[in-house]
Amino acid sequence: MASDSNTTPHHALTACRGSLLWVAGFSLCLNLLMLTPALYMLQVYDRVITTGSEETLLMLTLVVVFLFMVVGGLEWVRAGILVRLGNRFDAWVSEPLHAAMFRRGLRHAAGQSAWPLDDLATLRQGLAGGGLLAFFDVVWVPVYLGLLYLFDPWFGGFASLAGVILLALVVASEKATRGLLDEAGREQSGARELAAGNLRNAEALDAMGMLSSIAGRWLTRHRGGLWMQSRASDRAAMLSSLTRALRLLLQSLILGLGALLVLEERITPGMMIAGSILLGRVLSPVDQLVGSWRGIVGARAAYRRLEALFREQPPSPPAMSLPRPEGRLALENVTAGAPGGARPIVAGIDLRLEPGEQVGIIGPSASGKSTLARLVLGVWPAWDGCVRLDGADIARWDREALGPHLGYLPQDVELFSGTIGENIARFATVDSDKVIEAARRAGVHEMILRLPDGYDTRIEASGGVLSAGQRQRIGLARALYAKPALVFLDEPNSNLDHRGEQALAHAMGALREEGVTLLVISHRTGVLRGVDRLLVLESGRVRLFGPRDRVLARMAGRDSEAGAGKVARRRTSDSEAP
Ligand SMILES: Nc1ncnc2c1ncn2[C@@H]1O[C@H](COP(=O)(O)OP(=O)(O)OP(=O)(O)O)[C@@H](O)[C@H]1O
Repeated sequence: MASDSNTTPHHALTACRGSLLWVAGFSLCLNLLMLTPALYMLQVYDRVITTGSEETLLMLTLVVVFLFMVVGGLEWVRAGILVRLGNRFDAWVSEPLHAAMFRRGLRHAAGQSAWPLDDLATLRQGLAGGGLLAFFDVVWVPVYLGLLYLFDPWFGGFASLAGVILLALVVASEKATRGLLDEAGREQSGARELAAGNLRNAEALDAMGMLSSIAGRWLTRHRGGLWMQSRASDRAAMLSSLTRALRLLLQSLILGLGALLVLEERITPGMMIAGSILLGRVLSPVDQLVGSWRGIVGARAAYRRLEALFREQPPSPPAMSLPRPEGRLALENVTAGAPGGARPIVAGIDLRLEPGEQVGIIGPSASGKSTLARLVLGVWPAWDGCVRLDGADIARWDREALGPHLGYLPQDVELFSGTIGENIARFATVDSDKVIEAARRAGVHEMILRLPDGYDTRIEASGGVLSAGQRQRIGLARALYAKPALVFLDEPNSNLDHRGEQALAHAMGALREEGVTLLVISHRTGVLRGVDRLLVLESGRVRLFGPRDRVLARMAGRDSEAGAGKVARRRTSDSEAP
């Protein structure tokens, strides 16, 4: 069972058609066997009672007992196939779905939610549940109807009418609940995301006494979703009770109709009883459909959402496999913004870095420094121009193959659930030597050894046992793991103490010796002491770029000019003052 990145739910269903055919086959046998009670009644009333033969009754009863044992066995096997069908479907879809979710998260700031996994669970349950069986059973309704018509056209007509009425109720149920259920689903998943965000920021909320007001926002959405869900459930329950009562009534009425036909000598008493049983078989799939309608509608909506997700986030075309880069970086007149965004964040960026060069990036807040990092690392695509690593367009590299050659320390360091060793090794197979080497280069080895379980200390996604500075230093070790060719550090010293800063300066020195290209964003000048060149960004454009000292001198000159300008303006205004 191999899923590839192109496997959509539709493809997975097609791949599972073998199992679906088996379920259809079992359903065929079961539906044929379900004629047993009707045939038994027919024989008992019309043969046993009229002849008084006890042996016939015994034989018929033994046959019926055997057939019902077969029914039990077939139902059991069919249920097992359905469970495996759900699992098979999941196995096909889960991996490409996880990748599509990821692509969505990268491309849309608002797309970082795990609803597709909920949808996958809904769909899997829909496949393994009774809703699917109802569809297989519905196919057999015409056979039962045909038999009823053979008994007597009045019988067949009555059963057809009953089927149509119940079907109309199913349609009404669908219409009455679909909109509400969709809306309820959206509200509830919104409420879940809100709660997850609140939990992530629990300390800040508690510290600033924001818990009750933020809980109020969550409650409004949660209750809104619940209210819509309840309204949909009320309507569905009303229609489903009506359907059940109607079905029982119709089964009694057909006995009355049968009695009338017996009195008119159009059918035998056996046919009268068998007819009632057959009507039950006609109506039961409809009843089943009503019962599982919510699940069916939910599964269908989940299927459509997942198909849309795969359509919106197609896998990237297979990329070139290139040799290990040396770290030559070129940004050729690059303009870019957030994926899906309307306005560019950086524009006309043009710079070239040789392997081993170190560049410091400075600029006011929101000038586009972190955006530049995302571009250089190929996380966000360039809207215009091109980002090249060793001459190759970074967008064309295979992400999995390129990753080990890049080191990235984001501004908000996220560590993942697992051990410190696993985090440094980027969750690939842990190579202890490489992990320790990366930790040493980041100057964090001693600090890790002092932790309760050293490299095996478990951390949770939020960081758990670690302080912000420790997280940042372990993040640096992760960025340096396995000697990448290009490293981008986004404010690597924002949480560091003096020793941490020293370790960082040491790591930068080691990177220079190894010929690793380094870009480092920082608001603090200490870390920029060792860089070769400085790039000053302002409003998404390069204001200054050149050797560090010259840029610093130009900036100092500008500042003093600006300062002198201010003084001159003040003097002028002073002199203009009355
Ligand atoms: N995911 C995003 N979606 C839309 N806009 C974004 C996104 N990330 C950043 N921006 C916008 O891009 C602009 C530049 O942000 P960026 O994070 O690149 O700035 P920065 O120079 O790194 O700022 P800081 O020094 O405060 O970290 C900001 O106006 C920000 O609102």
